[in-house]
Amino acid sequence: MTTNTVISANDLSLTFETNDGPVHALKGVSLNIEKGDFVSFIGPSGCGKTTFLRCMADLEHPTGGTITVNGVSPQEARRARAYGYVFQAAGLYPWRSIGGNIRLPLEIMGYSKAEQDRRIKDVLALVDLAGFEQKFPWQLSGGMQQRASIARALAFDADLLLMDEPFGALDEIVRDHLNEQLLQLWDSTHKTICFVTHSIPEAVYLSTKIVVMSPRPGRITDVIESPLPHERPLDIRDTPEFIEISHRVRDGLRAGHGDDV
Ligand SMILES: Nc1ncnc2c1ncn2[C@@H]1O[C@H](COP(=O)(O)OP(=O)(O)OP(=O)(O)O)[C@@H](O)[C@H]1O
Repeated sequence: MTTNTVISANDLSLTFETNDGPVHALKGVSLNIEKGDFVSFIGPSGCGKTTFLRCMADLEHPTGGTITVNGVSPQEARRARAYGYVFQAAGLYPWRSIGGNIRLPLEIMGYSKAEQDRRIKDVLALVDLAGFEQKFPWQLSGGMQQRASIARALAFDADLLLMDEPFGALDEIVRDHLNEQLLQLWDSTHKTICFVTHSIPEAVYLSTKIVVMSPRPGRITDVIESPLPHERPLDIRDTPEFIEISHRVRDGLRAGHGDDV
């Protein structure tokens, strides 16, 4: 662990006690994430991707091992508003405008009206939604709504962005576009991003580090440091390097899946 380490998980485990017996959502997970990393978590349903993200966010409490966020406990990090969280569904309040949705957490946190206005303007520009402040969620496409929810997560300017399958429900063209925009945003803001996905091309396109997970119990089976350059046009996906990393991810997923594939 260095001064640049944002997430440090050490032998992390989380077992849910259910009526059907214990569910080992995470077992023996160790991982360091450094400042400015773009880390994707990929693995079959139930391998603990969301649970791991929720541990970082202090929304779940590990039953074994340790995890720190910016060198402190997840609880302290949450209180210091160390992260923004983007969920699979945009989750915007339909009765509030886009600006009103972004404003809500800022109001709760006690920012002045002028500061709220400034931040709303800034984050809408960052996600390419300048001018949409007065619109209501239903007036926006699915991709635009998801961008608005990213803007909301960016509004308090946390260095860490936790994204749980944010583009999973969108069609491929929209998703490609949002992937490009997200990379630009990451490049211009230097944030650390943890990103859950089921898509191999999405993971390989976006990440500096790809974490492959497997279920029963949820554990890490491979961590791939991407050799791809920082600058990534969409057609990088046709290059031999890209295809080679994709194969390695696929092999990792197969290995973790046993005979299920
Ligand atoms: N609150 C809970 N109580 C009991 N079991 C839970 C709870 N939350 C998650 N689980 C179980 O823990 C395991 C890991 O779930 P998790 O949602 O982290 O997986 P995931 O990899 O994110 O799955 P998906 O890709 O489907 O979102 C699953 O078996 C799930 O059913």
